[in-house]
This record gives sequence, C-alpha cells and structure tokens, in this order.
Amino acid sequence: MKRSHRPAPKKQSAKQAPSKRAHAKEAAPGAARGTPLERAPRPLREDLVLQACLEAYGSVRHEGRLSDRALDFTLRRKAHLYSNERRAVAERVYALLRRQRTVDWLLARARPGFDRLETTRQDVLRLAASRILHGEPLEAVVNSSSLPSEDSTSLGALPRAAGELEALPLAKRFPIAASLPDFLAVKFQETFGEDASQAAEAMNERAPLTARVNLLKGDRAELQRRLAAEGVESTPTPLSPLGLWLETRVNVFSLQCFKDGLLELQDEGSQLLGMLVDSPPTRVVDACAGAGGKTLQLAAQMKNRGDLHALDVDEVRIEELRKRARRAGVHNVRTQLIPAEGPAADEALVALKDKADRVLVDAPCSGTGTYRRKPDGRYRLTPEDLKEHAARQKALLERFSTMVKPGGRLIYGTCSILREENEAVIEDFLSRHPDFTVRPVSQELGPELGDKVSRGPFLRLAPHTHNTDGFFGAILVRAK
Ligand SMILES: C[S@@+](CC[C@H](N)C(=O)[O-])C[C@H]1O[C@@H](n2cnc3c(N)ncnc32)[C@H](O)[C@@H]1O
Repeated sequence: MKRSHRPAPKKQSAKQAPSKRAHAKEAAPGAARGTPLERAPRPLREDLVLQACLEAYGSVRHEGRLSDRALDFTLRRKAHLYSNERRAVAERVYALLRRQRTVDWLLARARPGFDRLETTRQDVLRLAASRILHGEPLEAVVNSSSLPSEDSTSLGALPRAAGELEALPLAKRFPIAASLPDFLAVKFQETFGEDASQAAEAMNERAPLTARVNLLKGDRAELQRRLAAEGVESTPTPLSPLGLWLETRVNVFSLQCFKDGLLELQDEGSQLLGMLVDSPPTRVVDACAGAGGKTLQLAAQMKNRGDLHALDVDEVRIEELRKRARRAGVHNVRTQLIPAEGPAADEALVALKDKADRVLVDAPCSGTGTYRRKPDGRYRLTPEDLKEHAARQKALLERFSTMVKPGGRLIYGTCSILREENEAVIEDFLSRHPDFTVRPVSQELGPELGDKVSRGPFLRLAPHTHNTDGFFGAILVRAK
C-alpha cells in the first residue's frame, strides 16, 4: 500500500534525484548528535522512541508549535536517546506531519470510532499508520507500537481504506491524498495543472541535504576533498555550480569544514535565487536578509569587496547573520536592524535612496515551496494569511525599490509556489513603475541553465521539476 495513490514520476531533464542517503536528516537540530561518522546502529528502544514521538508530534498538532522547534525541544530533553533513536523520532514525526490528513482519513475508515478515541491513543495510531503508509511491515509496526488489540487489528484494515481513497474522483481524492487543506489543494491545481499530484507528492518527500561552498575559502572540488577527509561523500548539485548534496548521514554542524566556514547549508533553489544578484563589487542591499543565507552567498559573489547592506526587522536573525559572517570570513557586510513599517521604516532607508546597484528583496512569504522541510506549514496557513502576505510583499517591494539607483536592479524572490505572491506582485509593481522592466533570468544565468530553471522571464523552481524547494525569482531593471 506504500504510496498507492502516487502517479508514476514524470521524467524531467533538470531533475536528478540524489541517492536516498542524500536526504537531509529531518532537520531537528537535536536530531543528530555525536560524531560525524555513523556508528553501528543499535536496535531502537521502541517505547522511548514512541514517547518522544508523541511529545513532539503532540506539541505540533495540539499546541501549535513549529515542527523544528518542537523536535528540538523534545530531543534536547531526551539526552538518553541514541543518535539512531533521535533520528527515528525526527523521521517518524516529519513523515506523519507530511501525511497527516491522509492518515486521519484512512484511520477514520479503518478504525471505527477513531474520532472519539482519547487524543494520545489517536496519536499512537496515527504514528503507526504513518509508518505503514511509508512502507514499514505491518507486523513490525504492530509489535513496536504498544497498541490495544482492537487498534492493532484496525491497522490491518488500512489497505482497504486506501482502496476507498483510490476510488474517489480526483477532485475529492487529491486534497486527501496530497494531505493538503482544501484551499491549498485548489491553489496547487491552479499552479501546476495536471502535474498537481506529482508536485504535491514531491513536496511530501524529504529534501536532500544540500551545502553551498563558500567561495571565499575554496572551490567546490576542494570542499568535496575536505568533506571526504571527514568521511562525508558528496555529489555536485546538477543546477547550482555552488552546491553539493551531502551523501553521508551527518551532523553537519560538528564537521571541521563547517566550523572553518567552508560551507553553509542552503537549498539549491535558494542558491539559484542568490545567483540572480550578479553582485558587482559596489553597493548591494539584501533588504530581507534574515539570518543571512543569501547575504553570505552575495558576499562571496562580491569577493568580499564593495558594500553589502544586510537589513532585517528581526534582531535575533541579524545577530545570527553576524555570527555566520564571522565564521565565513565575510568582511563587507553592514547589518542594520530596521522598523517593520510606517514612516520610521521609510526613514531608515533614506541614506540609501537611489544609491544601490542591486537590491534583493527575499520577501517573507507563505513558504508553500518549503513543505519538504516544514511540512506543518500547510496546516497553519489560511486564505487570509495569503492575502496578508501578498499585500506585505507589494508594500516591501515598493519601499525597497526606492534604494535602486538609475540603471540598477531590483531582484525579488520568494519560497512560495503561488502566483499571487510571485508573478502577481511583479505585475502590480510594474503597473505603477514604468521605469522598471523585467530582465529575463536566462540573461543572468546563461541560456543553458536559464532554460532549465525559468518559466517565461522568471525563476520558477519546484521539487517535482528540479528537486529543489519551490522558489520564484524576478529581476527588474530601473531605467538610467
Ligand atoms: C524569506 S526570509 C529571508 C531569508 C534570508 N534572505 C535567507 O536567505 O536566509 C524573509 C525575512 O524578511 C524579514 N522581514 C519581514 N518583514 C520585513 C520588513 N518589513 N522589512 C525587512 N525585512 C522584513 C523577516 O524577518 C525574514 O527574516
């Protein structure tokens, strides 16, 4: 019954699936402790793993915590768990979050009275059903799940329930099989048309563990050698010339390569978005710099020269950016904490008005492109949130565009797959700013790479077509 509702994958030239081992250890910071090299695995102490899964999953589902924080919090308090047990906790919780709606639907049919069971008992069943759905043998799951007999028996009815799901007409089946809220399922269908199922399935896979080489400290081949010396195999990413898929299960933060600033963890799609900023060594503004994922890339592209202004409204992220910049050997960044809105926000940018050669607006968004890493995001998002995101994106583009000098460029990006946060924001901006025009991304990336990663003049990436997170990018040029 494993993924019985999944369509056959479509061949995509730009997609080269990394080996299964290249997947990111489900990204709870506490999920990987110990040495980078894997020790011989011990048998899991299933009761302890289940307990930790219940705690972490329960705090996401019932208390509304973010999945990465919930796992981090749980695993930090469970120092007695071995690394393979920590990994199992992270994997099982993420797997269930990805398939939550499907699992609930199946259990409502396989276990009479499921809805009326006490919450923890429901969650134990959900975790067990999710493991079966992800291919674990029924018997092994039953033996390790501490279930009352009527619950164990009901797991045997899951294939029948899966058959009922298969038999539904597409419009009813898709949101349940893709485990998406109804309104998002409609958005996926609007965005991807007949590829919607494939897009949603790929969004429900684990993401590869991807690093970006820090060109200030060496090239990609050199980084591969350094990683190999630490026992980590890697493969160059097919699209970004800066990326490596790490093939060995590893706690990256414990690697000497990482401590020496030779690499950063960064999705390949995010690297491609960063590459849209051609970064001449003059004045570049990263207007929504966050913790500096792209700022560090831009600094390296600028060869540590010129002025790179990193702005954000979040002090904690800016502080993290400073730390990362020190590790990466970045010297050309000036960080600036700015107010979120109102006249004070406009005031904070006056000194840079009409001065920047490049302004990157990596806007806050719905994150609908990142469900491989943050599967719970879909259950939080509402249609009202989407409207707010779009309104804020338009306002930020408007505000930050004032810093672009004549002849300079404004680069807009999101990790959303939705038109209203992407093309529609650009159209809105251009309708009010005839002095800006679109520069096709293939002109920046070259025709070969540009062809693979663009739709029309824009960067358009998605897991099912590129094996990256979903990203959008646009380059706008201000007339001289
Ligand atoms: C998509 S994240 C940026 C990610 C970052 N560029 C990176 O590559 O790691 C969006 C950022 O926009 C910031 N932000 C939200 N509202 C903002 C505003 N009004 N002005 C500037 N930054 C804002 C958020 O704090 C967040 O760090």
